[in-house]
Amino acid sequence: MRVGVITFPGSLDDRDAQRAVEIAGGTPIALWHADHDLQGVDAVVLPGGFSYGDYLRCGAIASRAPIMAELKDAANKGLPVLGICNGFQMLVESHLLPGGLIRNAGGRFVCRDQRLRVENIDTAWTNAYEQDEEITIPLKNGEGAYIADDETLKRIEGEGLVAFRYLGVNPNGSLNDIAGLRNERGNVVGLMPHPEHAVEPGFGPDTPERMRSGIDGLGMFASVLRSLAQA
Ligand SMILES: NC(=O)CC[C@H](N)C(=O)O
Repeated sequence: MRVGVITFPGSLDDRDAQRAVEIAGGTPIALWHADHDLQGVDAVVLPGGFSYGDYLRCGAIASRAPIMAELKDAANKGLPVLGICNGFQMLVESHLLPGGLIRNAGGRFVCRDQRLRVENIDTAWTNAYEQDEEITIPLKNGEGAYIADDETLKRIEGEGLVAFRYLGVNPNGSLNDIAGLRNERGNVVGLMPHPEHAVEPGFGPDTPERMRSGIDGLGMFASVLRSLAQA
């Protein structure tokens, strides 16, 4: 399966996302923001980083990059898309996911190992997890506070669109401890923490109680390969 990873000026985690795809058993394809070509990939990852220097709002300019026109079209037709951190910011700025992301409540960049609960496994990117599974993966961002108006928040909760929720600590003041969302169809998922940094034993955060030290993020990349194989 060919999984595209789009690089923007200022992307940081595109190489790690490609590596995560490879470790999960997929073929990573490097895509470029200024192209109008998704090269026929089976899925796309929007990686973390500081696209366009985080000017205006994180992800705001990237959401208007040339390749995003094709990506929005393809996502609306069912292409699996995962947005990680800056990629999640691009997804909300593109209106592929509802709500918005603003400065962390404390006003500071936060970097920590973060516990999460997988709230919805009915998506292309979470089906390899157990329902309500607890995972620990790195978090590192400055604009991670999830916001939405009351009506949108009610709809998100009512329709089960929360994919991940913060456990233990809410690191940024996100409403309802929301760490990540899915769209109605389940092909588009975005989250602030970074699964691509927790795919190799010994490198991700330690979770010795479950004997899976450091690879809690791998399930997202395994999920998309599994759902593509079943499609
Ligand atoms: N790790 C990231 O992708 C960071 C995203 C964005 N630049 C922020 O600080 O919020």
